[in-house]
Amino acid sequence: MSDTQQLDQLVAACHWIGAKGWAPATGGNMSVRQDEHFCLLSESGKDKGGLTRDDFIQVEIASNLAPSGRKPSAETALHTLIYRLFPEAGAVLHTHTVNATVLSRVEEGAALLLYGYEMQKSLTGQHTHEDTVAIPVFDNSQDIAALASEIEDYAARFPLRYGFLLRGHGLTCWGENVNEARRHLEGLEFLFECERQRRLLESK
Ligand SMILES: CSC[C@@H](O)[C@@H](O)C(=O)COP(=O)(O)O
Ligand SMILES: [Zn+2]
Repeated sequence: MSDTQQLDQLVAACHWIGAKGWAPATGGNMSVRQDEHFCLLSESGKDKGGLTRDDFIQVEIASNLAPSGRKPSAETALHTLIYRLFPEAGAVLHTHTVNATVLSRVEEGAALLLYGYEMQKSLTGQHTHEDTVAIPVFDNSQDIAALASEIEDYAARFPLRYGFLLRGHGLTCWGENVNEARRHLEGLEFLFECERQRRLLESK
């Protein structure tokens, strides 16, 4: 698929995310890989539900630098980390949903454990509700370089698949292309909603 087609799919995904209310008030950021060395990342501070092709900025994956001099997302280093860690990753979506924000605060452990849900199979490679999907939760930080380094250390020691949560902040997830990243986002968000409801009901 050409760069333009991938970017058009990403723009459509951004509009879908916006319509779902998953990137309120300029929250969230999105990117697609161009090749081994470069990705296209959303410009910082924009309403992500209304992005057009021109709102994506080329960024060098190794350096986080934008040759154009324009300002990509404040969370650029988290996108480029995923592209460096996973050569097969082709798109990264970061959203600020209520479920991800609340659950990541309520969860006191280092990971949100999802099990017992048929919808786990929306995640590539998951074949049964009887397995456990672990989505790590990292404490939020405004020091994105430090956060990226913490996540890189984690990935060197533990499996990291589908996405991670930042506590009180949101979800970053990925896939081999925009469609897969979108499916992972929708699947995880559904699972987060179920988990939030389950915990609420079981606490009564
Ligand atoms: C509404 S402020 C949210 C930002 O601090 C950040 O978390 C975010 O997701 C968007 O930052 P951006 O620089 O526009 O990509
Ligand atoms: Zn964010």
